[in-house]
Amino acid sequence: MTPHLLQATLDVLRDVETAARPADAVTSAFFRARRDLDDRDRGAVLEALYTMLRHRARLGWWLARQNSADTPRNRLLAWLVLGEGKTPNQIKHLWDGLKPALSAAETTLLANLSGHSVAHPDMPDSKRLECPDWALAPLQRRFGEEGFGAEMEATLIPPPLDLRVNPIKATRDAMLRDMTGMGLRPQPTPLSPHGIRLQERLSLARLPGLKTGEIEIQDEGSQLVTLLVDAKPKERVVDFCAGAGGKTLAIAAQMQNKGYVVACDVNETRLKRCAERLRGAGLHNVETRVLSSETDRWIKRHKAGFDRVLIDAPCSGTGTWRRNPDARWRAPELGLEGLVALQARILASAARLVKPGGRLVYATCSVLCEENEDQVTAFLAANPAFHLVPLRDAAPHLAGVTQSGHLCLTPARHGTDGFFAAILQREALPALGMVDPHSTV
Ligand SMILES: C[S@@+](CC[C@H](N)C(=O)[O-])C[C@H]1O[C@@H](n2cnc3c(N)ncnc32)[C@H](O)[C@@H]1O
Repeated sequence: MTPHLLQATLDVLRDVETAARPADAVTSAFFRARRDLDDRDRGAVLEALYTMLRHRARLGWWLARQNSADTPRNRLLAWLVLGEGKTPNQIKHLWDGLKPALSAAETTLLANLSGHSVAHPDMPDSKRLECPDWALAPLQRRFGEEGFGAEMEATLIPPPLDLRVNPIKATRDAMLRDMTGMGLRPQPTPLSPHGIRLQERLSLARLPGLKTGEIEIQDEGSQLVTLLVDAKPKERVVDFCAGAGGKTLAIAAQMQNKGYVVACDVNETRLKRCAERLRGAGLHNVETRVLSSETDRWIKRHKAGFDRVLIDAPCSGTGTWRRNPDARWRAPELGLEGLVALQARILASAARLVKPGGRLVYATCSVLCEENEDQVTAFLAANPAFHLVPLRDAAPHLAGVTQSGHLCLTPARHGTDGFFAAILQREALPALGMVDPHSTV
């Protein structure tokens, strides 16, 4: 890495640290302002940034041991020694010309760290596995002692790039051929029939079909959730927490651009982005609707009006940590308890939209029981008109993938982001004219 790129890495690391936004949003803004960096430079800076984000707790542990402040600058210095194995002299050379120059304290830090690597036997598991305090107990509850280590380690491995082919505009075979023709090594995803997996790191601008709406970036786990909605062409569907439309696009395409989808969210900016993406994907069976809250009056006016309702609930995002390594260090704003309460309110309210015989799919990109199984159990106890449709009945091809009645994906077990989905069906009304022979009425 050249001094110029080292400086850029430090600058972007500082931006990520100070912004209250996800790292991918911060890096996009950073590179828009840094036209001097070409594609290759950007790749190198991103690689270094994300590697350091994946080692944040471990680097912090080393800095605390040296009584050094856990700042982006110290973290970068520590990474160069512990992660890249550079000697203090090599780093001094690399730093030459960068401002401010290395201080005496920094030179001592480099000397003290020299000869060590990132791992250390005294490091507690929570640091070694990069687990934030707020999530430690719920994750151990979810995975048990052994599974916890394996799952946390899986969140530290950079994930492949998963894509979903838009069947309105392309076929998976044609896209696989195009990508192979470009010298890439695309693989069909093992579980989703629309997915393509790329292991290569590449600039997204190089990907055929992304700008033209033939493909979308979407983790295979997310694709499977949309398939569980099982929306048919003439049906009426609500995507209750549609956000920027990742799942709306897949559902609307599954419906072959027919039927009627309402994409709702309380966030207007995200819904605008959803509308733009729908246009780009050639989909016109969707209406977007901004809700004032999960109990917006629109819900009462449309109660029992939909065949399918998807709730892709706001959640802790613990399933996405391998993709967003910075996310684990932002505890849920509402706290886990507050988040669980919000999810319960959304479930109770959105369930009213489901018509008799229709289905509600409750999904999160969390792996925590509190947000998933516990939430569904509480909902079913309070709503006897709904029952769980076991995964083996709804999607027999996925039954071997996950042992429970729900879809429950994790990075270590399935090679996807962590996702949960439960299918809840509302009882159908008794057919007209059906008389109970035992009734005395
Ligand atoms: C997991 S994200 C949705 C991601 C989106 N479905 C996708 O696949 O791209 C959860 C969404 O829930 C929305 N949300 C938060 N609180 C809500 C509420 N009270 N009612 C409806 N949506 C809400 C957030 O704005 C956010 O867009």
